[in-house]
Amino acid sequence: MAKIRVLVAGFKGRMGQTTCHMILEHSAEFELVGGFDPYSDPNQNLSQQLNLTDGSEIPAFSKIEATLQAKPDVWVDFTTPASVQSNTQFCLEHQISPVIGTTGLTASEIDALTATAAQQKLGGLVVPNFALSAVLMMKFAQEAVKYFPDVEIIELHHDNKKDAPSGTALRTAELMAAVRKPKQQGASDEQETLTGARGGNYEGMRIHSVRLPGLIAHQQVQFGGVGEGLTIRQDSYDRASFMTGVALAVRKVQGLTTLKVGLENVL
Ligand SMILES: NC(=O)C1=CN([C@@H]2O[C@H](COP(=O)(O)OP(=O)(O)OC[C@H]3O[C@@H](n4cnc5c(N)ncnc54)[C@H](OP(=O)(O)O)[C@@H]3O)[C@@H](O)[C@H]2O)C=CC1
Ligand SMILES: O=C(O)C1=N[C@H](C(=O)O)C[C@H](O)C1
Repeated sequence: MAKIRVLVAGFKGRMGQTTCHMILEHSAEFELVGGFDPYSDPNQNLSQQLNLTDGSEIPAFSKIEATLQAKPDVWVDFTTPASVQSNTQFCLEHQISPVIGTTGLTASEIDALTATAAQQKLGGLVVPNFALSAVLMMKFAQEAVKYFPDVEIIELHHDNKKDAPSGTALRTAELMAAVRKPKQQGASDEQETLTGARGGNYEGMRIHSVRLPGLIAHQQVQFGGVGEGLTIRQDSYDRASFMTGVALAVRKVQGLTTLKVGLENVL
């Protein structure tokens, strides 16, 4: 069977580098055909920039149109919230199946990309979190909120993370809001004496973002009832935790016929 030709956007970043190594480790089924990063060193190919010592000369592209030379089947995106929408649009317009890990796509951007995917008759995946434990945490939280509508999300990440709250926290809130009895939490006359103390407000549920060195990616969904509580906790201790999910998405995305949100669509 032909190998799946994979291009990694954001290849110099934390997730991009981890993904490139994972693709290379799966050489029986995947081929790393290039990397994209507008700020990559124009004098060095991807193999040099990732310090690969296998003698390979995989190209690095700094202009998005140039990536077409690599003829990728699948585009894995770990870039920035500012670039993810246009990168995904580019993939769809050029029949490259997108696997989007980058956070920051708004609901209306996802709707527009879904329409483009339909026009192009191409599927794709937008995955807020590739860790299986995170997928389960979101599923369990959606179940629990039917019985415990009082809930707060505490997400904890490394201190280089650019966006807050995390994409995972927003997706968890969105999934819970779809089944939760509408409710504003806390006392009706509560007042913040320090701005932001009560966190962000997503349809009445509060989201708190912690940023500390030493952390990778963690989330606690904490429910309260009368005289009882339930906490669902998920931890990624290493970026390796995301790679089984990324590999699965790369393997399955070309079989999708529409743009889907969530790894659960290919599990
Ligand atoms: N879905 C999931 O399971 C996960 C998602 N993420 C998400 O992935 C994204 C990346 O995270 P992380 O790797 O930690 O971040 P990094 O900052 O380490 O990496 C992002 C990379 O993208 C590069 N870049 C900037 N602009 C562009 C562009 N226009 N096109 C292509 N590349 C660009 C950056 O280059 P430069 O530094 O030169 O600006 C950088 O090398 C974030 O949105 C994060 O939330 C992270 C972990 C798991
Ligand atoms: O930036 C990160 O690190 C992560 N980003 C994603 C998010 O915002 O949810 C996924 C995971 O939490 C790691």
